[in-house]
Amino acid sequence: MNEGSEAKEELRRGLEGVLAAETRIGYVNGSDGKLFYRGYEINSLVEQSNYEEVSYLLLYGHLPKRGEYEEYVKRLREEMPLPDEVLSLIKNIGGRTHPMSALRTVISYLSVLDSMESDSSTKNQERIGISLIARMPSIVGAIHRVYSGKEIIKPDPELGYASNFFYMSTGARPDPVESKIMDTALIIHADHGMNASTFSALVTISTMADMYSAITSAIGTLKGPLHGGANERALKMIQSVGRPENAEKVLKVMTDKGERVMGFGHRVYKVYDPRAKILKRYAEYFAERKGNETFKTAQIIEELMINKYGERGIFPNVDFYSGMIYDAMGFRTEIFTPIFATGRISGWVARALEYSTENRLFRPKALYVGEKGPRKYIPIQDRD
Ligand SMILES: CC(=O)SCCNC(=O)CCNC(=O)[C@H](O)C(C)(C)COP(=O)(O)OP(=O)(O)OC[C@H]1O[C@@H](n2cnc3c(N)ncnc32)[C@H](O)[C@@H]1OP(=O)(O)O
Ligand SMILES: O=C([O-])CC(=O)C(=O)O
Repeated sequence: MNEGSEAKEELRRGLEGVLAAETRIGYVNGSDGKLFYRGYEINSLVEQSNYEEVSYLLLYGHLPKRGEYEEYVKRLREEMPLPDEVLSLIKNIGGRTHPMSALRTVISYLSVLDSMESDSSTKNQERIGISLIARMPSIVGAIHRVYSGKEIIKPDPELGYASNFFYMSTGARPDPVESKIMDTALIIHADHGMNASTFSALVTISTMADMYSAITSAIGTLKGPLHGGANERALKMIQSVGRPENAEKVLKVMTDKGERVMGFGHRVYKVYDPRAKILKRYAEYFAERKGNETFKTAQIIEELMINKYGERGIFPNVDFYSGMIYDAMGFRTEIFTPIFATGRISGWVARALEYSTENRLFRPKALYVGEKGPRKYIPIQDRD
């Protein structure tokens, strides 16, 4: 039985394969393992662009001309510093909760400081969206510092978006390679079709709620281990395997128990995730430089998983190698998913704005499989 209708309709668990909106922002080709933003393939953006430009591209549909670029970067730079109330909130939260919960709380709190919060005009939603894009690195950086028992660092106006994020998080200015890797990580996380957190943002914006609420919903959704939360768990899993020669035995125990191996599998990609390919190269770079065994262990896990599940379309996803890179650059494990959110903020905002211009309330139906009724109401004193 369906809500509102008895008609036989197909139930699509997890909305798998359901087309829920039109978009011009990005395209995931799951069978060939390719990802495009506004028609540009991700590899070409990683090689030639930077996060600020990609953010503009996602929002406005074209690569910015010099003047547009400079204006956008100036706006981000001006909005990057955090109000004192926000810094106090981050300090008050301290290390008491997971950084993703802290991030969700801080984004929600920003609305308290904005008297225009509830104006749902496109212009105002865009204003809020850009201010959130600008502030994300400062917020996540500050959360990382406080969570690690360190002083918060203010943004350096001389640094670009990714380098500033690295600096505010780790306390060190990145070398050119670290800066490139940070920028790449943010670019490849910036957008990804109708993923769960983006969908969550769209559901919220479709009610004509404000951009703060949409991004708060998205962050709450990204946190889960089946989505962005897998990056933290993937590295923990690799570390718990330890030496490469342990991998086979540990994986067998996990898969025999039916446990999911974090960082593998994807609803859309049935081949190697193109983002994981890019990240794997950087993980290897750090492994060669720092000489640790984690990368070797990860490679063995990848090999074993592909041998076992490759035919079923299960390959490493973006969350498998990212943690290793963040770890090598000095980020704590608990901040890996907030780093994902720092990249994804541009995609969330762009897609929420796009959806709201041709808005239709999201409201699917559930197939009712409960008691048919009508049941007779029994007063509490007569129930046994
Ligand atoms: C940024 C991102 O969000 S990328 C995804 C990050 N998440 C993870 O890495 C968590 C681990 N991966 C998974 O749980 C899944 O692959 C998902 C949820 C990401 C996508 O999977 P879905 O398309 O929904 O497939 P579903 O969950 O139905 O799994 C299909 C089958 O593959 C198996 N499978 C899928 N992923 C894995 C995995 N990582 N390890 C072991 N088995 C897996 C399932 O057990 C299931 O097997 P069954 O048919 O025998 O029951
Ligand atoms: O597309 C998805 O379902 C998950 C994903 O890879 C992402 O959000 O980056």
